[in-house]
Amino acid sequence: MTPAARMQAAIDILDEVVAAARGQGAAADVIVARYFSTRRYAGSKDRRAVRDLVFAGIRRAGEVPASGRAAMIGLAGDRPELADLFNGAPHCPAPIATDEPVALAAPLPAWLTERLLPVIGADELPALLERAPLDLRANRLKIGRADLLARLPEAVAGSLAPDAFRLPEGTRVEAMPEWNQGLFEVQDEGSQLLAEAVRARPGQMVVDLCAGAGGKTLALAATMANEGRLIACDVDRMRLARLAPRKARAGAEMIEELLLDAGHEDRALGPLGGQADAVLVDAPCSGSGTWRRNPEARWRLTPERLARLSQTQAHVLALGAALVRPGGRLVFAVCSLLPDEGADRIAAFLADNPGWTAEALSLGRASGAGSMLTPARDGTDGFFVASLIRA
Ligand SMILES: C[S@@+](CC[C@H](N)C(=O)[O-])C[C@H]1O[C@@H](n2cnc3c(N)ncnc32)[C@H](O)[C@@H]1O
Repeated sequence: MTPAARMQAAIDILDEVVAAARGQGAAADVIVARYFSTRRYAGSKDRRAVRDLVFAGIRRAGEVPASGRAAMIGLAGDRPELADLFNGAPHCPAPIATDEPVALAAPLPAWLTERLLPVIGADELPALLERAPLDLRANRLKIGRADLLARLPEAVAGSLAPDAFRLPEGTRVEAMPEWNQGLFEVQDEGSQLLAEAVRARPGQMVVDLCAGAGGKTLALAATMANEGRLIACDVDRMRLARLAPRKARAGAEMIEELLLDAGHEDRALGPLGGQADAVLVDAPCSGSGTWRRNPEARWRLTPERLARLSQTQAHVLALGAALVRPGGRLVFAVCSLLPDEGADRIAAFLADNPGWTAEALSLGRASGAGSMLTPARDGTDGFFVASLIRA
């Protein structure tokens, strides 16, 4: 493909990404993969170049652009060499007219900037969209970090979480024998810190209420040395089913899966009421802390969707609280920096539940009764986490 044909491909893909963002359709990654699955003539260099253009266009436009072309014309304004590609040749973009719509450059949609600025500085916004590093967690159940790093010359130890390390971007992790042997997991260092915040110990009874495919459950099993009871719950059968092969690979046999019936979670959770030493509620959220992985997600979020998520968060927080024994710990986490989903949620919980107190956490910086990690300051995805102790 010529550079101009790659630009046209990026415009076509972005048109689909924009339509998907408006209609809650597929993620940009999926759209890119689908586009190339029917265009076998495109080589790996073409695919990489087109993908880079698509994601540069997505990252640059804070608001949903009028079209893929408007996004790319905006990008060409910043990078003049791209403007020459609008040359009108066959299968290439038409020359740019003076009165065409141009996407404005901004990190985020205005309404989200307004909600975030009370909690993070404007200087931190661009990092929300920068490419995420490849962070991993040594699986203590099988190997210590130092021994694993001795086998991986390109790995660099993380500075925040005890088992964290980083590999060069683009490393094909799943082709590595160490991955197949379950010696490590791919996991953001911030996620690792959240699992550490649960302070799960061998022999305890711990519930991971919103376990999904078990990323944090596996980290909890490692801190518990596979001893005690660790129950991974979720209402999503497909996600929870993905935990079984992961736990087998990691050697985390202690994990029990418990599928919940949405709206009737009490049926399965009832017998566990008031018994857990610790409960992790890794609640469904906007994912605003992970926009660096899927930057078009910021175009999809609406105030209405955020309000619905806040309700779900209140619901799962109440479910989790009911499981904690007196003196036990409830850790609430979201991969979001929006106060609606973090500090405000916990303030509301503490106001409604006088028998609970927030415990200080030694990570990130304070945010209301909890703590916050950000890509700019901590090099992690963005997270809010609070640790609550039941009287
Ligand atoms: C942020 S994700 C969890 C990610 C997971 N903990 C990890 O580390 O990979 C939130 C999960 O909450 C689940 N969820 C939503 N409503 C729930 C409910 N009422 N009870 C339990 N889980 C729920 C979703 O299905 C989703 O898997």
